[in-house]
Amino acid sequence: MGNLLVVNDLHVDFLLGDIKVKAVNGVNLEIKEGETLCLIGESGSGKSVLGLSILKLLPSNVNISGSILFNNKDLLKLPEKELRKIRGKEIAWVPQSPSTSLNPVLKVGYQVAEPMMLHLNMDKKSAWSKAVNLLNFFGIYPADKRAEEYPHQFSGGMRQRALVAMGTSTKPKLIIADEPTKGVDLIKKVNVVKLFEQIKRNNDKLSLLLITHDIPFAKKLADRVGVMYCGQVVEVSNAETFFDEPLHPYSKALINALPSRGLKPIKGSPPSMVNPPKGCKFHPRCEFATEKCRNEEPPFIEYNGNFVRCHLYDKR
Ligand SMILES: Nc1ncnc2c1ncn2[C@@H]1O[C@H](COP(=O)(O)OP(=O)(O)OP(=O)(O)O)[C@@H](O)[C@H]1O
Ligand code: NI
Repeated sequence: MGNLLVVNDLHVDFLLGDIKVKAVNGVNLEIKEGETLCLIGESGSGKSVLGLSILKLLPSNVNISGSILFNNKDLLKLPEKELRKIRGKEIAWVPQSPSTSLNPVLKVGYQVAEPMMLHLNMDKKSAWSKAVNLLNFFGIYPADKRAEEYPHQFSGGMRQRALVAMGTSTKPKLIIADEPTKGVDLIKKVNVVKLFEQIKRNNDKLSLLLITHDIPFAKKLADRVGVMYCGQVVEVSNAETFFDEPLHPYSKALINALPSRGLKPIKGSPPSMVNPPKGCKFHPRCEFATEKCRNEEPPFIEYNGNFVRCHLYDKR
């Protein structure tokens, strides 16, 4: 299948007085139609900022450059009016915190119905009945009664499912979910996995970008895995090979830090995004680092159908 989203040399800098935080620092990423791409990496590596850039939901003190092609249209060049037609319709965002993302004073059914009225020109009655169907599809029973309720009457899991119902109501082509398992216990996590499987079953052409710290969760859902380090995507690999044979030394370290792999901590600390290391950003923590890694930024290259930013794989 073709690419739905192509991110090219994306840079996002936060300007804080004289300081420039290079939160996204030269990202290349492609998401194919119908695929689930999980984006993993340590806290502060730029995952959320990358997700938010795709929707241009960033504060005004940022500099963005590069391109983000969605269906061949550069989202960074579209006027706000055009973007608003895409945001919430073709690209849906399922935010990190279900408790603060629903409006406490509006009925849940209305909030699920609203994007359909706004983007699909549906009248109130048909949007409401579609909303009830969606709540039912995502396991909120009895949906007709529950639609009349307010967010505080829902459990955390139900609120998340309501947000997903809302996000999928306009049949988007891409859903971006940020940390969907954050603060969710192990038992309920199974439900979140089921929820995303269900979303895919509802529409197999839909692409998912799941941002997560949670590697076991990524393993359950990913077709491909992207790894972020210090504002860069350092690897994108097929899920079949990634978890057993990750390519990048940082990916290997992440996998070895899993409890099931002996909890070997990654030595050193995450680099500064204000003054990132020269050369490969991972070189100060990498056991394979050479002189070249200390001086030259590695290119993002294809390796056996996967992609990696590491001199070890550069055979030129
Ligand atoms: N509004 C902001 N103003 C200034 N800096 C910001 C802002 N938002 C994010 N940053 C910085 O951008 C960098 C990347 O943050 P981001 O939230 O994308 O990380 P993340 O990988 O999503 O982390 P986590 O896993 O903890 O959610 C961090 O250094 C963060 O401090
Ligand atoms: Ni984040």
